[in-house]
Amino acid sequence: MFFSRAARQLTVWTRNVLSLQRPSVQVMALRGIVDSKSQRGGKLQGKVAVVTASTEGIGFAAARSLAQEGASVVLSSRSRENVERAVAELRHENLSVTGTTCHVGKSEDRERLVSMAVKEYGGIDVLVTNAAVNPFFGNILDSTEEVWDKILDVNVKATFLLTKLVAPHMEKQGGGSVVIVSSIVGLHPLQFLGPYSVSKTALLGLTKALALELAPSNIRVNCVAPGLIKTNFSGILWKNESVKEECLSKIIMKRMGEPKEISGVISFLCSDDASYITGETIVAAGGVKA
Ligand SMILES: NC(=O)c1ccc[n+]([C@@H]2O[C@H](COP(=O)([O-])OP(=O)(O)OC[C@H]3O[C@@H](n4cnc5c(N)ncnc54)[C@H](O)[C@@H]3O)[C@@H](O)[C@H]2O)c1
Repeated sequence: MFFSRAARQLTVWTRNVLSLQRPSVQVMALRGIVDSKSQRGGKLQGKVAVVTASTEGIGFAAARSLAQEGASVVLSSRSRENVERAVAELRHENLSVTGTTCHVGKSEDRERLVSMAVKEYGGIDVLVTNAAVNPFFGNILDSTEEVWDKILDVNVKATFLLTKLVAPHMEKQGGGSVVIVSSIVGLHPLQFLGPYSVSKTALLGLTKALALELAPSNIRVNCVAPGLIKTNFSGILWKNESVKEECLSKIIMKRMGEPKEISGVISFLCSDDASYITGETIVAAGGVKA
């Protein structure tokens, strides 16, 4: 096991040093243009992370945080153009990232994502399942079977199937960490977001069920439940002033969160600082009023 981990780290190191797109960290440090965190080596140095839906919003912030902590990160989203833009932006910050397209509901896409991480970086230590859809806003009794199928397929089933695909790779190298992105509405369903809220509640249960089964393989599974975070996805809740005011009235801190306020929680859960935490959900929602 020691040798396979050492070989993986050597692969990642060699890839970084030989990369023609960016100078090595050592060269950057000599030029004095590497931030102090990179020079120190972060909490995820030598780790390999896969993040779904990571070209914008919380997923992009998570990819950046994990990479800033020293991980090599595989980004993904459904759009090739978005993947290329996000990868270029993070490489410009001298972070170790690559990317591929991945519609999490398609098995061939999930397999491509996992095999890219293994081929490029030699294994997988961290999985962040972040992709989600919400095609419906209205009374739950008006939602159709089609809506439920889509929401459960992408938000819940794909999360499970991707974790199932990644777990053997984590096992092979002695363990890993999975972080599932749920939502505050999984704990407190929001009116007009019924099916989406229920899918996020299912993820709280999935976290516990997976944690139980994967603990013997030294794989921790945790969940983060963000509150109202300023992204395109949540636009329906903050682009209209009166809807925004109504949402803020339920938040103790009286403001929306930023994606990086969630990505910090995600990197913490992935790191050894959280080595005794599994099956838990961390709520990061600015304080929910009773
Ligand atoms: N923004 C918020 O207020 C908030 C609050 C709680 C939870 N969340 C959760 O955070 C996560 C990220 O959302 P965000 O707010 O950063 O918005 P976002 O729009 O950046 O992220 C959602 C992403 O999921 C992607 N996606 C949708 N279907 C997909 C599929 N089949 N395959 C791959 N990608 C797919 C979208 O392209 C989009 O990029 C989601 O799971 C969301 O439910 C967001």
